[in-house]
Amino acid sequence: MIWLRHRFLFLLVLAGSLGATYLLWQHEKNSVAQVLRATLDFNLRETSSRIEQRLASYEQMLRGAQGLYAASDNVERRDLRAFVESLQTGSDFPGMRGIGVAPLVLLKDRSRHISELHRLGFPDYTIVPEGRRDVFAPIVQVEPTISPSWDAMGYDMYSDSVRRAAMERARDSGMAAISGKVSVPPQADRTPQGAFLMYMPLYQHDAVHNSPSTRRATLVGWTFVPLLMNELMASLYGENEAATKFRIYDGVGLTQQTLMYDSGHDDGRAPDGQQLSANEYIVVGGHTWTLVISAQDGFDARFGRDKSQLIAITGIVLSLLLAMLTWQLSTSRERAVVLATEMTGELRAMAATDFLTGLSNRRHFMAGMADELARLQRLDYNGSAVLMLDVDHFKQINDSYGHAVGDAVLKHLAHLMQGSLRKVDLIGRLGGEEFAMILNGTIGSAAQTFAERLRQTIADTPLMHNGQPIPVTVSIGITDMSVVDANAESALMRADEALYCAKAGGRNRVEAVTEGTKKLILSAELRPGSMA
Ligand SMILES: Nc1nc2c(ncn2[C@@H]2O[C@H](COP(=O)(O)OP(=O)(O)OP(=O)(O)O)[C@@H](O)[C@H]2O)c(=O)[nH]1
Repeated sequence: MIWLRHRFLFLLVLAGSLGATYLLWQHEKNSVAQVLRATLDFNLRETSSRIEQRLASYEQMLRGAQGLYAASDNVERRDLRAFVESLQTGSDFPGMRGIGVAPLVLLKDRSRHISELHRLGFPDYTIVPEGRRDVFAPIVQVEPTISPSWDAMGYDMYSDSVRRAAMERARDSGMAAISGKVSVPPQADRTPQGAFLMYMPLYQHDAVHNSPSTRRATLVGWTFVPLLMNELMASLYGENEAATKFRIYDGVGLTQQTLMYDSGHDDGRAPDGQQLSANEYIVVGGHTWTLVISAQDGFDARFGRDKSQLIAITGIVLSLLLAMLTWQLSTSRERAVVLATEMTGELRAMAATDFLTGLSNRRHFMAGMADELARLQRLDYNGSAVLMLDVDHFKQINDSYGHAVGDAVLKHLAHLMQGSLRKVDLIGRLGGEEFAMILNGTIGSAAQTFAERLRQTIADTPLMHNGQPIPVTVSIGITDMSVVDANAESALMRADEALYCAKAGGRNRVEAVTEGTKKLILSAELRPGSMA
């Protein structure tokens, strides 16, 4: 039950600290995810803000061109060229393919328009694509002329629905308008990395155009800039490019057809929801783009300070240590009780044992003798014999061989005596070279025979010391202890009297005395003339 309680406490502490570790680990994971999310959002906002600023600068440029045409009703080709040259478009306007002009040409004015261009030095000029339409918006000039292969002269932008939508938006609003994804130049195949145009409407010189209807009535054409998304974005993209993938879609549909720009840094991770990404819609020139940023390999390591693994390992180790410490503390009381019990047992044994021979000491022997007498009195048995045994001339042994050998003799005798007794018998060392025994349930001649055999065994078994035998003899006094004895001491005194007789009788002998008659019974070794 106690150990169950300890185990429960151990498991409780372990589970509690592991639970706390899990919460910390989870919290760290969430914190890192929040930091990564915030970093990604920040990158996205910053990029979209840069795009808006860049497009605003193009819009500003077109406003300048618009102003050029508003200032005069007779702007010549060289005027636009001079204007564009004065802008010094270069690295400041990346992605731009020049500034162009497209007049509004009605069907009835088409021939006159073509003749005019022929007269201005473009003999091959015509409006493409061919076909009968009510309104045309052919490109008549792009400055600076960048490439002869880009033969956009005469291309009717009004014939393309994507361009036309932006042009009409610009016309009606009087503001800059951006087209959807187109090909630049117009004859090129549509490429996955798109291009777009920004239009600014041109109205009649000095005309009022403060409403959609007046704007439509006074429109004379458009000035525009074709823009390549790749080049535009290359100049905008920040330093986090390598760790993120950036895409721009035309409109809100995220398809390959609407993809305008792709940064191309793709680590191959599928957009399976595990990939961290963020979207933002921006409205530029009245047109919506969807910006998508997604984290790539290395983004976590670059921007996250993920200590969750360290927390997990440290937490588990500390949890185990704490649980083990709890176990140690909770079981220490039980272990102390066990230790105390063992020590008490040892002390008890020491208190009852003679340290030299390992036999019972006097006090313990006398207690055993008293118990035996009480048992006799209770059960009314015949009795038990009490023997007292003393080493003969032990002083001489000590004096001859030394005290250590004397001790060895005492141990030797204790061993011989123990070997002769039954388990039910008692033996003890009363002190010095004096021993006592109780032969349980054995009295009279049987006890005397035992004593005589013991005396003989001792006399026949010398202690071997350094290869030499040390002969040892003992004298034994014997008496019967019975219910008539008032106490154990009286029986022991009788045995002592018998021992005295054995000593006085010459030693190495057994003398017996019985209660009542006080008659001494001589041993087999009794010489003629002794007490009878
Ligand atoms: N080595 C050793 N000697 C002990 C011990 N206890 C008592 N003695 C010695 O035992 C001797 C007993 O001597 P005595 O009382 O004269 O008896 P004895 O020499 O045996 O002579 P008798 O008993 O008359 O035969 C003394 O010299 C004690 O010092 C012990 O534990 N070890």
